[in-house]
Amino acid sequence: MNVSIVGSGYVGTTVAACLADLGHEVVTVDIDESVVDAINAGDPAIHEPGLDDLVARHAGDRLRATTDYGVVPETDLTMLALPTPSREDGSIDLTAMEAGARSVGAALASADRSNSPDPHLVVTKSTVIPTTTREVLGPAIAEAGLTQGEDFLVASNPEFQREGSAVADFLNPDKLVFGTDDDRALARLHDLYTPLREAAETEIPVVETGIEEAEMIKYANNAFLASKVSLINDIGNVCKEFGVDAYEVADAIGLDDRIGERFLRSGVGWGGSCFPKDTKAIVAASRDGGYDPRMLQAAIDLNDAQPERLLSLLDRHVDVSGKRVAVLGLAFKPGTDDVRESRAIPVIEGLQSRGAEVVAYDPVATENMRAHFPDIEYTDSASEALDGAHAAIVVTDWDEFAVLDEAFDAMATPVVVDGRRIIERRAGITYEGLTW
Ligand SMILES: NC(=O)c1ccc[n+]([C@@H]2O[C@H](COP(=O)([O-])OP(=O)(O)OC[C@H]3O[C@@H](n4cnc5c(N)ncnc54)[C@H](O)[C@@H]3O)[C@@H](O)[C@H]2O)c1
Ligand SMILES: O=c1ccn([C@@H]2O[C@H](COP(=O)(O)OP(=O)(O)O[C@H]3O[C@H](CO)[C@@H](O)[C@H](O)[C@H]3O)[C@@H](O)[C@H]2O)c(=O)[nH]1
Repeated sequence: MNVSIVGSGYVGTTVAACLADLGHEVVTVDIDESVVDAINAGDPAIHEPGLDDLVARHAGDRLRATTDYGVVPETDLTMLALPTPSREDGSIDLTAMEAGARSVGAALASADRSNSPDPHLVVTKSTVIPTTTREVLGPAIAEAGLTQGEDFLVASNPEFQREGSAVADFLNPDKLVFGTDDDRALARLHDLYTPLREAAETEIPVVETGIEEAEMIKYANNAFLASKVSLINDIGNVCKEFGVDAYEVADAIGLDDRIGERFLRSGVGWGGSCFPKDTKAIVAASRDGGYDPRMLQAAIDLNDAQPERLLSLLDRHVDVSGKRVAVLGLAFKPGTDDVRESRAIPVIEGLQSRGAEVVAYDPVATENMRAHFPDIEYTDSASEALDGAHAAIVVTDWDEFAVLDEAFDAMATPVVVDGRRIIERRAGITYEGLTW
């Protein structure tokens, strides 16, 4: 199939490269010239395991990038993979989605589609509040003089990939969700994913559902996972009060398959481009409709409080005012250079408000964090950050931190406060785990 993907960020680029690898002809459209140039040069601008290889293999052949929406009508299907950030009040900001939808509509309206047997299909890949696709994006596409249902169709096909394993997740999803009430749209979504389903090692369940249900499934998925982590963090904080190791507790309760062993790693909380904004957006939308989702709000509140709880453990051991404190890990999780809503941000802010001199290290996310904190010191290794520090705070569970050992001996005072249970306790280190 010929596929166009509007928005070439973390999702758009991954989906485009994977679909090209599966044999489709894919073109991505982005307003950012540097993103387009990077893809065409075979070197994507984002750090995602396996993505470089796929883009290098297919760029200039089955994978192209452009700033020109004029390519849209030449394709069988367009995916919108545009950002849906939070507004100040937590609600979803649809500015980019509406702009993209309008541009798609204008491109479709100005093309001669007399030879195209079916209406063009526009698929929402981005995470949007239920009713957005049908009631906001459809009308935005139609503004160019088109009729939804006749000149174009809309559908929802939410994405569940995680950063740090996006390629593997896209190629081996635990489900595909096709939200549409139009048989032509449904058939085209099946065509799009047939190569993926044929290549997969196991049978991939396909959920055929309505557009709004598909939109809501995405929020429910993220809300549930974020709340699961907040709940284990709550339990972990209780464990810490009793001197109980929350990881032993989690391992045991995870054996109950009604609970499940995954997403039970307690610590400094969830960050990233999705959980924080999606939980806030669905809470805001629900309140707008008159229902206050109290469990979700509690999950958010607990997550917001966890970095300060980590710092309060540090306060027990060191007054950091005027002292060098190492922050190990800046990415919101290992395997990515993304620092959006990383827990490192409130941790660094908290250290600065205590008057600490922050020295930070991350294997890949330093440049992205510089935009938030241009004035702190960044080092090229964890050992350099630890050298002479009065305390170390671990924020991201990068594997390389697990093998740090002698580096702690170069600290001025070897106080280690671990937000991710990645450092081994040992003699000679004053160690505090957040929930263990
Ligand atoms: N990041 C993830 O792992 C992930 C996973 C699942 C779902 N999602 C959802 O997917 C959507 C996209 O997320 P992302 O992380 O890929 O975003 P991103 O910010 O990484 O990328 C968005 C891209 O869209 C481009 N863009 C903005 N306005 C444009 C316009 N009018 N026309 C063309 N291009 C435009 C930007 O230049 C950027 O390259 C969001 O709704 C997000 O919630 C993200
Ligand atoms: O047991 C756990 C698991 C995760 N986290 C934290 O939770 C955050 C999110 O992690 P993860 O879900 O692995 O990464 P994301 O890339 O944010 O992926 C989530 O958000 C995406 C965007 O919507 C969805 O597509 C994915 O399915 C969903 O897992 C990170 O800060 C993790 O450190 C924990 O603290 N403990």
